[in-house]
Formats: sequence, C-alpha cells, structure tokens
Amino acid sequence: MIATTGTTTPPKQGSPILAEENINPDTRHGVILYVEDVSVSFDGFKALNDLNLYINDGELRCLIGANGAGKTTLMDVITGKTRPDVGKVSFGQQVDLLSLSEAEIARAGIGRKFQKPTVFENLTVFENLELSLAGDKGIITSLFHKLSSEQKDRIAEILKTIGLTPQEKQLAGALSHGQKQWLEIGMLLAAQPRLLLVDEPVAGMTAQETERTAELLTSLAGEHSVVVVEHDMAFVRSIARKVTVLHQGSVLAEGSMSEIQSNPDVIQVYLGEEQG
Ligand SMILES: Nc1ncnc2c1ncn2[C@@H]1O[C@H](COP(=O)(O)OP(=O)(O)OP(=O)(O)O)[C@@H](O)[C@H]1O
Repeated sequence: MIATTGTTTPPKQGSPILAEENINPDTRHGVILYVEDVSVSFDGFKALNDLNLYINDGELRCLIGANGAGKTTLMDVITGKTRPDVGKVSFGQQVDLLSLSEAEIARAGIGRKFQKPTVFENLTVFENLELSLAGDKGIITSLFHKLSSEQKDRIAEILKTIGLTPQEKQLAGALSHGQKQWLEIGMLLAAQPRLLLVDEPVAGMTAQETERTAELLTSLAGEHSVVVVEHDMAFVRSIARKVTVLHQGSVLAEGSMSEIQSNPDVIQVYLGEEQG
C-alpha cells in the first residue's frame, strides 16, 4: 500500500516562545539532534526516504542538495510542521520531537529562520528585539512593560552579535535586506535557542553582507548548533566544516567540503550540475 500520511499543517501564529521555558536536551553523547529512519510521503512520492542525520551539539552544519532533494521537508519535520510516516526525531537523547506541537518545539529551543525576513518594519530595531524577548506577553504588554536591566543587557548583547548596535533606533523598514536578515536572526536569538535552522540566509545579499553573514553564523556555533540550508556553494565553502548532501530524500554524502567535492556520487548529482 502506498503511504500518503506526510501531512503539512500551517504554522500557528503568535506562538509563545519564551526563553525561560527552554528545556535542556540531553547531549551527553555530543548529539543535539537525532533524525533516524525518517520517511515522508506526499501522495506516494517519497520526499524523505529513510533519512538519517545527526547534528552535534555546537556544530555548524551545511545542508545542500538539488531542488526537490528534501531539504525543506526535513526542516518541516524537525520543526513539527510535517509529520513523518515513520522514523524518530529527537532533541538530545530524550526529547521526542514527534510528540510535540510546532509551538512546543519552538519553546523547547529550536528556532527556524525562513528565507524571507519577517521583521516588523514600522518598529525600530530595538523594539523588534524587545518584542521577541517578550515572547507571548504580546505587543501591548511589551510596549508598556519597563525592561529590566537584565533584558536591556540582553538586547545590547544581541545587537552587538548581529552587528546592528548603530542602527538600534532605526525603523526596521529602513534597513538593507542583509540587515533585516541579521535582525531576524537576532529575534530568534532572543528566545535562546539551542538549535537554529537557517534557510538560504544569503539569498539576495551583497558580497559584503554575505561575508558578514558567514562571520555571524560562524560566531553563533559553539553556544548554539546551527543548520544552514544553502544553494550558494561559495558561501557553503566559506563557512562549512561539515556538509551533508541530500539527494532524493536521503543522505548521499557527508564530510568536509573537500571530501564532498571529490565524492563521485556528489559530483554526478549535484556539483556536476553546478560545474557543468
Ligand atoms: N506538501 C507537499 N505536497 C506534495 N509534494 C511535496 C510537498 N512538499 C514537498 N513536496 C515534494 O517533495 C520533494 C522535496 O521537496 P523539498 O521542498 O523538501 O525539497 P528542497 O530540497 O527543499 O528543494 P528546494 O531546494 O527547491 O527548496 C519535492 O519533489 C516536492 O515537490
């Protein structure tokens, strides 16, 4: 029988993301994300096919693959948007992500950055971060609530990390495309995620913005684990210590960029296209 149980649910709006509710995943074996034997079918088509992936605590991993390889579906499974037909997905050794809702997964400490920035254009950079810090307390409470010195320090720290301290009073709508992307990364950081999933962060960026983004993502690794889905191979080369290549819903190869580049299967199905 053909399985058609890969289901996609729309993201819940206004989901509370509170840093203090983050749970502490058990990473005693050095792994923060386990994806094991996961398959997802859409009307009989296997978008993910017996996929196995392990992300180490604190690592920066790049995920590459041709169009339709399953990268987005994998991100959707990790964040609870799509439920697999079979398989196991856990945050650390014990937290079963398949039993949690999208909001609960976000609260558990998994942040996702979509390709298109979604900052509040009519608020300042500082206010955008203030709102993210407020979590489910909401916009009204947050605007009338006086920030504690600890919260102010936290915002200052995030501004420094994302390189937007000089722009803190600027309206987010006036930022460049690259700056908006960094602000959104900062808004995710307000929830203190352990794992960050970042979808095509440098699409549409200038060369200088791309370089700055490479520095930013590299600086986040260590304290956070970061998975970057990216098509820009020059960017992947500049940041990746370890690259996973997806092909037809499975892992085709995994290793350093030079290992990947010399892998005959990869050359044939992916890099071959790029070079060819
Ligand atoms: N909701 C859905 N219903 C039916 N098919 C889907 C659905 N979502 C994804 N697919 C199919 O599953 C396959 C994998 O798609 P996915 O978006 O995960 O690939 P991708 O690697 O992210 O590609 P891209 O680089 O183009 O974003 C594609 O063939 C896609 O058409």
